[in-house]
Amino acid sequence: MSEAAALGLEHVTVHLGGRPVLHDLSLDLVPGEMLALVGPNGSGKTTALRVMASALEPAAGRVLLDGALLADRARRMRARDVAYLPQGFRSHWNLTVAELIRLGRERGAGWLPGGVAGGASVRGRPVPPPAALDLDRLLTRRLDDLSGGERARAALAWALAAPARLLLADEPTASLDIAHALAVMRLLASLRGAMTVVVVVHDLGLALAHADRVAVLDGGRLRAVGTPRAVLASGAADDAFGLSFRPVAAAVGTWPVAVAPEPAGAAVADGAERPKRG
Ligand SMILES: Nc1ncnc2c1ncn2[C@@H]1O[C@H](COP(=O)(O)OP(=O)(O)OP(=O)(O)O)[C@@H](O)[C@H]1O
Repeated sequence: MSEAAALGLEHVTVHLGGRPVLHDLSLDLVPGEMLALVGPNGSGKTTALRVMASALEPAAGRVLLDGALLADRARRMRARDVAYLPQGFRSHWNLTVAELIRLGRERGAGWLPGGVAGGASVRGRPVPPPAALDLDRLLTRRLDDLSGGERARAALAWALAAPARLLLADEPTASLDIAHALAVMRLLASLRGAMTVVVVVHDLGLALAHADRVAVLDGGRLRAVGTPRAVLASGAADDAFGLSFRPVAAAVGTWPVAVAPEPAGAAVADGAERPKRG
Protein backbone atom coordinates (compact mmCIF):
# COMPACT_ATOMS: atom_id res chain seq x y z
CA MET A 1 0.00 0.00 0.00
CA SER A 2 1.23 3.48 -0.78
CA GLU A 3 2.29 5.45 2.29
CA ALA A 4 0.27 8.37 0.99
CA ALA A 5 -3.28 8.54 2.29
CA ALA A 6 -6.44 7.60 0.42
CA LEU A 7 -9.19 9.94 1.54
CA GLY A 8 -12.77 9.55 0.48
CA LEU A 9 -15.76 11.82 0.97
CA GLU A 10 -19.05 9.98 0.52
CA HIS A 11 -22.21 12.03 0.06
CA VAL A 12 -21.07 14.69 2.52
CA THR A 13 -23.56 17.39 3.45
CA VAL A 14 -22.69 20.19 5.87
CA HIS A 15 -24.99 22.77 7.47
CA LEU A 16 -23.58 25.94 8.98
CA GLY A 17 -25.71 28.59 10.67
CA GLY A 18 -28.77 26.55 9.74
CA ARG A 19 -27.88 26.68 6.04
CA PRO A 20 -26.58 23.86 3.84
CA VAL A 21 -23.10 24.88 2.61
CA LEU A 22 -21.96 21.54 1.18
CA HIS A 23 -24.40 19.38 -0.73
CA ASP A 24 -23.92 15.66 -1.24
CA LEU A 25 -20.18 15.97 -1.92
CA SER A 26 -18.47 12.77 -3.03
CA LEU A 27 -14.78 12.84 -3.86
CA ASP A 28 -12.05 10.19 -3.79
CA LEU A 29 -8.45 11.30 -3.46
CA VAL A 30 -5.95 9.13 -5.26
CA PRO A 31 -3.05 8.31 -2.89
CA GLY A 32 -0.09 10.52 -3.69
CA GLU A 33 -1.94 12.93 -5.95
CA MET A 34 -2.07 16.71 -5.71
CA LEU A 35 -5.62 17.97 -5.97
CA ALA A 36 -6.39 21.69 -6.27
CA LEU A 37 -9.72 22.83 -4.91
CA VAL A 38 -10.97 25.94 -6.70
CA GLY A 39 -14.19 27.93 -6.67
CA PRO A 40 -15.63 31.35 -5.94
CA ASN A 41 -15.70 32.93 -2.48
CA GLY A 42 -18.18 31.13 -0.29
CA SER A 43 -18.39 28.06 -2.53
CA GLY A 44 -17.44 25.69 0.30
CA LYS A 45 -13.71 25.06 -0.22
CA THR A 46 -12.69 25.75 3.40
CA THR A 47 -15.69 23.81 4.64
CA ALA A 48 -14.71 20.82 2.50
CA LEU A 49 -11.14 20.99 3.78
CA ARG A 50 -12.31 21.19 7.40
CA VAL A 51 -14.41 18.07 6.84
CA MET A 52 -11.37 16.31 5.34
CA ALA A 53 -9.36 17.35 8.42
CA SER A 54 -12.08 16.04 10.73
CA ALA A 55 -12.38 19.57 12.14
CA LEU A 56 -16.05 19.65 11.17
CA GLU A 57 -18.65 16.93 11.49
CA PRO A 58 -20.87 16.54 8.42
CA ALA A 59 -24.64 16.46 8.91
CA ALA A 60 -24.73 13.52 6.51
CA GLY A 61 -22.22 11.37 4.70
CA ARG A 62 -18.90 9.81 5.64
CA VAL A 63 -15.20 10.62 5.50
CA LEU A 64 -12.94 7.62 5.03
CA LEU A 65 -9.17 7.46 5.48
CA ASP A 66 -7.74 4.36 3.85
CA GLY A 67 -11.23 2.86 3.90
CA ALA A 68 -11.90 3.40 7.62
CA LEU A 69 -14.01 6.14 9.17
CA LEU A 70 -11.74 9.14 9.84
CA ALA A 71 -13.77 10.18 12.89
CA ASP A 72 -13.11 6.79 14.52
CA ARG A 73 -9.35 7.26 14.40
CA ALA A 74 -7.74 8.31 17.64
CA ARG A 75 -6.95 12.03 17.68
CA ARG A 76 -3.22 11.43 17.86
CA MET A 77 -3.35 9.09 14.86
CA ARG A 78 -5.18 11.79 12.90
CA ALA A 79 -2.61 14.37 14.00
CA ARG A 80 0.13 12.07 12.74
CA ASP A 81 -1.49 11.26 9.41
CA VAL A 82 -3.12 14.55 8.50
CA ALA A 83 -1.39 17.94 8.34
CA TYR A 84 -3.97 20.72 8.15
CA LEU A 85 -3.01 24.30 7.44
CA PRO A 86 -6.10 26.43 8.07
CA GLN A 87 -6.81 29.59 6.12
CA GLY A 88 -5.11 32.60 7.71
CA PHE A 89 -3.25 30.44 10.24
CA ARG A 90 -2.22 32.41 13.36
CA SER A 91 -0.14 31.14 16.23
CA HIS A 92 -1.43 31.85 19.74
CA TRP A 93 2.07 32.84 20.78
CA ASN A 94 4.46 35.32 19.26
CA LEU A 95 7.06 32.64 18.51
CA THR A 96 10.13 32.89 16.37
CA VAL A 97 9.94 31.09 13.03
CA ALA A 98 12.33 28.42 14.35
CA GLU A 99 10.13 27.87 17.43
CA LEU A 100 7.02 27.56 15.26
CA ILE A 101 8.70 24.94 13.07
CA ARG A 102 9.84 23.06 16.19
CA LEU A 103 6.23 23.12 17.42
CA GLY A 104 5.17 21.61 14.11
CA ARG A 105 7.78 18.86 14.49
CA GLU A 106 6.59 18.08 17.99
CA ARG A 107 3.05 17.61 16.65
CA GLY A 108 4.28 14.38 15.07
CA ALA A 109 7.26 13.67 17.31
CA GLY A 110 5.39 11.78 20.02
CA TRP A 111 4.36 9.12 17.54
CA LEU A 112 7.69 8.77 15.78
CA PRO A 113 10.31 6.36 17.07
CA GLY A 114 13.10 8.43 18.54
CA GLY A 115 11.30 11.71 17.96
CA VAL A 116 11.97 14.06 15.08
CA ALA A 117 15.41 15.52 14.95
CA GLY A 118 14.55 17.41 11.80
CA GLY A 119 16.21 16.98 8.46
CA ALA A 120 15.23 16.32 4.93
CA SER A 121 13.32 13.09 5.47
CA VAL A 122 11.50 11.27 8.26
CA ARG A 123 10.14 7.73 7.81
CA GLY A 124 11.00 8.07 4.15
CA ARG A 125 8.79 11.12 3.74
CA PRO A 126 10.17 14.53 2.88
CA VAL A 127 10.33 17.29 5.47
CA PRO A 128 11.34 20.38 3.51
CA PRO A 129 14.08 22.48 5.08
CA PRO A 130 13.25 26.13 5.92
CA ALA A 131 15.25 27.23 2.87
CA ALA A 132 12.67 25.56 0.63
CA LEU A 133 10.27 28.26 1.80
CA ASP A 134 12.89 31.02 1.78
CA LEU A 135 12.77 31.10 5.59
CA ASP A 136 16.42 30.50 6.41
CA ARG A 137 17.07 34.21 6.96
CA LEU A 138 13.95 34.60 9.09
CA LEU A 139 14.40 31.79 11.64
CA THR A 140 15.14 34.08 14.58
CA ARG A 141 12.43 36.61 13.73
CA ARG A 142 9.15 36.70 15.68
CA LEU A 143 5.88 36.07 13.87
CA ASP A 144 4.39 39.46 14.80
CA ASP A 145 7.37 41.15 13.17
CA LEU A 146 6.95 39.41 9.81
CA SER A 147 5.12 40.56 6.72
CA GLY A 148 1.90 38.75 5.79
CA GLY A 149 3.61 36.68 3.11
CA GLU A 150 6.55 35.79 5.35
CA ARG A 151 4.13 34.69 8.08
CA ALA A 152 2.19 32.59 5.56
CA ARG A 153 5.40 30.79 4.53
CA ALA A 154 6.26 30.18 8.20
CA ALA A 155 2.77 28.73 8.72
CA LEU A 156 3.27 26.32 5.82
CA ALA A 157 6.64 25.31 7.28
CA TRP A 158 4.81 24.54 10.56
CA ALA A 159 2.31 22.33 8.68
CA LEU A 160 5.09 20.52 6.81
CA ALA A 161 7.42 20.10 9.79
CA ALA A 162 5.97 16.71 10.76
CA PRO A 163 5.74 14.15 7.97
CA ALA A 164 2.05 13.50 7.35
CA ARG A 165 0.41 11.18 4.84
CA LEU A 166 -2.15 13.81 3.83
CA LEU A 167 -1.59 17.56 3.57
CA LEU A 168 -4.61 19.87 3.53
CA ALA A 169 -3.48 23.42 2.77
CA ASP A 170 -6.07 26.21 2.67
CA GLU A 171 -4.89 29.05 0.43
CA PRO A 172 -1.17 28.79 1.27
CA THR A 173 -0.36 31.17 -1.60
CA ALA A 174 -3.02 33.80 -0.83
CA SER A 175 -0.63 36.48 0.44
CA LEU A 176 2.47 35.48 -1.52
CA ASP A 177 4.11 37.35 -4.37
CA ILE A 178 4.14 35.48 -7.66
CA ALA A 179 7.66 34.08 -7.24
CA HIS A 180 6.97 32.73 -3.76
CA ALA A 181 3.54 31.46 -4.83
CA LEU A 182 5.18 29.57 -7.66
CA ALA A 183 7.86 28.20 -5.31
CA VAL A 184 5.19 26.99 -2.87
CA MET A 185 3.17 25.27 -5.58
CA ARG A 186 6.34 23.60 -6.88
CA LEU A 187 7.23 22.52 -3.35
CA LEU A 188 3.77 21.01 -2.81
CA ALA A 189 3.99 19.30 -6.21
CA SER A 190 7.36 17.83 -5.20
CA LEU A 191 5.72 16.19 -2.15
CA ARG A 192 3.32 14.22 -4.35
CA GLY A 193 3.78 10.50 -4.19
CA ALA A 194 5.12 10.67 -0.64
CA MET A 195 1.89 12.26 0.55
CA THR A 196 -1.51 13.13 -0.80
CA VAL A 197 -1.89 16.90 -1.18
CA VAL A 198 -5.09 18.95 -1.28
CA VAL A 199 -4.58 22.66 -1.81
CA VAL A 200 -7.18 25.41 -1.97
CA VAL A 201 -5.97 28.02 -4.41
CA HIS A 202 -7.62 31.02 -6.03
CA ASP A 203 -5.12 31.44 -8.86
CA LEU A 204 -6.52 29.17 -11.54
CA GLY A 205 -3.29 29.36 -13.53
CA LEU A 206 -1.28 28.04 -10.57
CA ALA A 207 -3.84 25.31 -9.95
CA LEU A 208 -3.94 24.18 -13.57
CA ALA A 209 -0.17 24.22 -13.93
CA HIS A 210 0.66 22.16 -10.85
CA ALA A 211 -2.19 19.90 -9.75
CA ASP A 212 -2.76 16.38 -11.02
CA ARG A 213 -6.48 17.03 -10.72
CA VAL A 214 -8.62 20.07 -10.13
CA ALA A 215 -11.99 20.08 -8.35
CA VAL A 216 -14.38 22.96 -8.94
CA LEU A 217 -16.82 23.81 -6.16
CA ASP A 218 -19.67 26.22 -6.66
CA GLY A 219 -22.59 26.84 -4.35
CA GLY A 220 -21.44 23.98 -2.12
CA ARG A 221 -21.62 21.49 -4.98
CA LEU A 222 -18.86 19.71 -6.85
CA ARG A 223 -19.22 20.91 -10.44
CA ALA A 224 -16.24 19.10 -11.98
CA VAL A 225 -13.20 17.08 -11.01
CA GLY A 226 -10.52 15.84 -13.37
CA THR A 227 -7.24 16.69 -15.01
CA PRO A 228 -6.56 20.42 -15.45
CA ARG A 229 -7.07 20.07 -19.17
CA ALA A 230 -10.40 18.25 -18.82
CA VAL A 231 -11.71 20.63 -16.17
CA LEU A 232 -10.78 23.69 -18.22
CA ALA A 233 -12.47 22.18 -21.26
CA SER A 234 -15.58 21.26 -19.27
CA GLY A 235 -16.50 24.91 -18.80
CA ALA A 236 -17.18 24.27 -15.08
CA ALA A 237 -14.79 27.06 -14.06
CA ASP A 238 -16.40 29.42 -16.58
CA ASP A 239 -19.82 28.70 -15.11
CA ALA A 240 -18.61 28.95 -11.50
CA PHE A 241 -16.93 32.34 -11.95
CA GLY A 242 -19.10 33.75 -14.74
CA LEU A 243 -16.00 34.25 -16.88
CA SER A 244 -14.60 32.66 -19.97
CA PHE A 245 -11.22 31.04 -19.39
CA ARG A 246 -8.95 29.89 -22.16
CA PRO A 247 -5.37 28.69 -22.01
CA VAL A 248 -2.88 31.24 -23.22
CA ALA A 249 0.27 29.15 -23.09
CA ALA A 250 0.55 26.31 -25.57
CA ALA A 251 0.15 23.54 -23.04
CA VAL A 252 -1.66 23.21 -19.77
CA GLY A 253 0.71 21.57 -17.31
CA THR A 254 3.72 23.76 -18.01
CA TRP A 255 4.70 27.04 -16.44
CA PRO A 256 3.95 29.78 -17.15
CA VAL A 257 0.36 29.00 -17.90
CA ALA A 258 -2.00 31.88 -17.94
CA VAL A 259 -5.70 31.57 -18.21
CA ALA A 260 -7.21 34.66 -19.72
CA PRO A 261 -10.50 35.37 -18.03
CA GLU A 262 -13.06 37.51 -19.82
CA PRO A 263 -16.66 38.23 -18.97
CA ALA A 264 -18.59 35.40 -20.61
CA GLY A 265 -20.50 37.79 -22.90
CA ALA A 266 -17.34 39.63 -24.00
CA ALA A 267 -15.74 36.38 -25.19
CA VAL A 268 -18.57 35.90 -27.65
CA ALA A 269 -18.60 39.59 -28.65
CA ASP A 270 -14.91 39.68 -29.63
CA GLY A 271 -15.03 36.34 -31.40
CA ALA A 272 -12.91 34.45 -28.85
CA GLU A 273 -13.74 30.79 -28.74
CA ARG A 274 -15.31 29.41 -25.63
CA PRO A 275 -13.77 26.07 -24.62
CA LYS A 276 -15.77 23.09 -25.78
CA ARG A 277 -17.71 21.28 -23.09
CA GLY A 278 -17.08 17.61 -22.70
N1 LIG B 1 -19.60 29.49 10.96
C1 LIG B 1 -20.39 29.70 9.91
N2 LIG B 1 -21.71 29.94 10.09
C2 LIG B 1 -22.55 30.14 9.05
N3 LIG B 1 -22.14 30.13 7.77
C3 LIG B 1 -20.84 29.89 7.53
C4 LIG B 1 -19.90 29.67 8.58
N4 LIG B 1 -18.69 29.46 8.04
C5 LIG B 1 -18.85 29.56 6.70
N5 LIG B 1 -20.14 29.82 6.40
C6 LIG B 1 -20.72 29.96 5.06
O1 LIG B 1 -20.48 28.76 4.36
C7 LIG B 1 -20.24 29.02 2.98
C8 LIG B 1 -18.94 28.34 2.57
O2 LIG B 1 -17.87 28.95 3.28
P1 LIG B 1 -16.37 28.52 3.00
O3 LIG B 1 -15.53 29.25 3.99
O4 LIG B 1 -16.29 27.04 2.98
O5 LIG B 1 -16.15 29.10 1.53
P2 LIG B 1 -14.82 29.20 0.66
O6 LIG B 1 -15.13 28.58 -0.65
O7 LIG B 1 -13.66 28.66 1.40
O8 LIG B 1 -14.70 30.77 0.48
P3 LIG B 1 -13.43 31.78 0.33
O9 LIG B 1 -12.94 31.63 -1.07
O10 LIG B 1 -14.06 33.11 0.54
O11 LIG B 1 -12.42 31.44 1.37
C9 LIG B 1 -20.23 30.54 2.83
O12 LIG B 1 -21.48 30.95 2.31
C10 LIG B 1 -20.05 31.04 4.25
O13 LIG B 1 -20.69 32.30 4.42
